[in-house]
Amino acid sequence: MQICRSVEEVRRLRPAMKAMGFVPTMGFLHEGHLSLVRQAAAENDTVAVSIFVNPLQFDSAADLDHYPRAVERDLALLEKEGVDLVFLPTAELLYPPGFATRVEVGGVADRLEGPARPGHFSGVATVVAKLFNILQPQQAYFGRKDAQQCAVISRMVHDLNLPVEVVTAPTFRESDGLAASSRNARLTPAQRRQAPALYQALEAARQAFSEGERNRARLEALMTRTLAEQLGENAPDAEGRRAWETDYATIVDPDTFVPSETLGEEALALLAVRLGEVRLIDNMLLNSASISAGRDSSSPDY
Ligand SMILES: Nc1ncnc2c1ncn2[C@@H]1O[C@H](COP(=O)(O)OP(=O)(O)OP(=O)(O)O)[C@@H](O)[C@H]1O
Ligand SMILES: CC(C)(CO)[C@@H](O)C(=O)[O-]
Ligand code: BAL
Repeated sequence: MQICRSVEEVRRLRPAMKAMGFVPTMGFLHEGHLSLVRQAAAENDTVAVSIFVNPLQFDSAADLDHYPRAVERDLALLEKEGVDLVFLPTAELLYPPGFATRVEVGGVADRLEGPARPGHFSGVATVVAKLFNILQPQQAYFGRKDAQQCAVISRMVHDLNLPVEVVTAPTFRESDGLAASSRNARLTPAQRRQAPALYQALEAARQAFSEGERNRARLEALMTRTLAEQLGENAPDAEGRRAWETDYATIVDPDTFVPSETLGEEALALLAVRLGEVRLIDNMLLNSASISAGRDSSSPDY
């Protein structure tokens, strides 16, 4: 496994590597990331992974500071997966003094996570465009846990004619339904026990949708109610902070991320919930064929 810390090293090695599947990550790898790596390996001659906690996409200094990191452990996991190349840039390498360019995606990036995390999608699009240019993969893999990110990257690739195919992969879930996420490591044991509430709320919406419910307000209310039931008591603490807050619990059109007035045969349920200082997101595709089964990556999630 080649570990590259400079653009020059990648440029030197890349010509000898055949069709490449690329998995961009922020590290602290879990089974969700590894499922993307395995899919990339199955579908390409070579696999590259980047590990970079991208400061440009964090709107909160505390979130950036507390983002979990474990590079040596990550490298051992990737070695075991047979990854060919790992790109490990620093912020100084990708954003040297004088760096002044941003990729701004409109439309889908202006909704939900866009206003909730100002500058986030611009930071994601900018770093992903740079990583694509450096690694020049044929295919790039993104997890549908970050459904809106998948849509933003696909928009950018299409709009800028970038020569890469975006592949989206199902959400890997823990056995209790919680979507694997690096930020889960920051949950207290009590919050970790509560966290499957997101999955249960999505599952409630999927069940109702599969039974014919097409009223958006009722589906959203069902998710909100399920969250409250599962997360329980929400009295403010001495500092006035609540134990949990729902940022959004909504149903949108899966292509545009606009809340659909009338729901057809397919819709996307999305949640963002704060448990203490940790903000979790999750989503589930609702369609008329959806059945209430499966918590693993084989379930028909978005
Ligand atoms: N549970 C999961 N299943 C499938 N893909 C995932 C999962 N979690 C993350 N990914 C994907 O892995 C890639 C890298 O994500 P990232 O390094 O931000 O991890 P993360 O677990 O999403 O961390 P966090 O959400 O805490 O930032 C993204 O494409 C992301 O969608
Ligand atoms: C795609 C990505 C690696 C860009 O920093 C990040 O947003 C992530 O890990 O999902
Ligand atoms: N997994 C999405 C990257 C982020 O939350 O910043």
